[in-house]
Amino acid sequence: MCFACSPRNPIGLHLQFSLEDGVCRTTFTAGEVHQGWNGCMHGGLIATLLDEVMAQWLWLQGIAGMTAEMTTRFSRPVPVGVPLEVTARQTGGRGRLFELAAEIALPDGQVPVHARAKFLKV
Ligand SMILES: CCCCCCCCCCCCCC(=O)SCCNC(=O)CCNC(=O)[C@H](O)C(C)(C)COP(=O)(O)OP(=O)(O)OC[C@H]1O[C@@H](n2cnc3c(N)ncnc32)[C@H](O)[C@@H]1OP(=O)(O)O
Repeated sequence: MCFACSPRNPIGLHLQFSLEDGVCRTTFTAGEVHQGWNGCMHGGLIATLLDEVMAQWLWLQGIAGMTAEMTTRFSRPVPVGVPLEVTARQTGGRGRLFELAAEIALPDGQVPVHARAKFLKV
């Protein structure tokens, strides 16, 4: 029962994903229960959104991949209570290794956080 995407996980994020033109996409609005400190989303949960959208870029194409490496750049705090657009795309790879990038965009287009990761097909 995936914490990020299972509709049955009672404490999960219940994310839903689409894949179009090589971009995987989801939206999420953090609430008070997702805060790290007042008004700002917890960094671990931000990383969860980014990790999952990249994993789903693979999964929606029938590829089961696990995160082997991930770096996250937290440039600005992510506010709670606003709809976030989370996207991922492929940047490279060879064989079982997939290199992906993901970002979170605010409604005004600012990108407070982005990530790069390597996934291995399992
Ligand atoms: C069983 C479960 C089913 C899962 C379904 C998934 C559904 C989706 C779930 C999504 C959930 C959301 C996502 C999550 O949160 S996934 C949860 C977080 N991630 C994990 O728990 C992963 C833990 N790690 C592992 O299980 C293994 O290490 C994996 C599976 C990743 C690889 O172990 P495996 O034994 O398979 O491979 P290998 O070690 O022989 O390496 C093979 C080759 O790759 C090269 N290499 C390795 N790492 C790196 C690197 N960082 N940069 C560059 N290269 C790298 C390596 O040098 C070698 O190259 P070569 O020597 O052949 O040239």
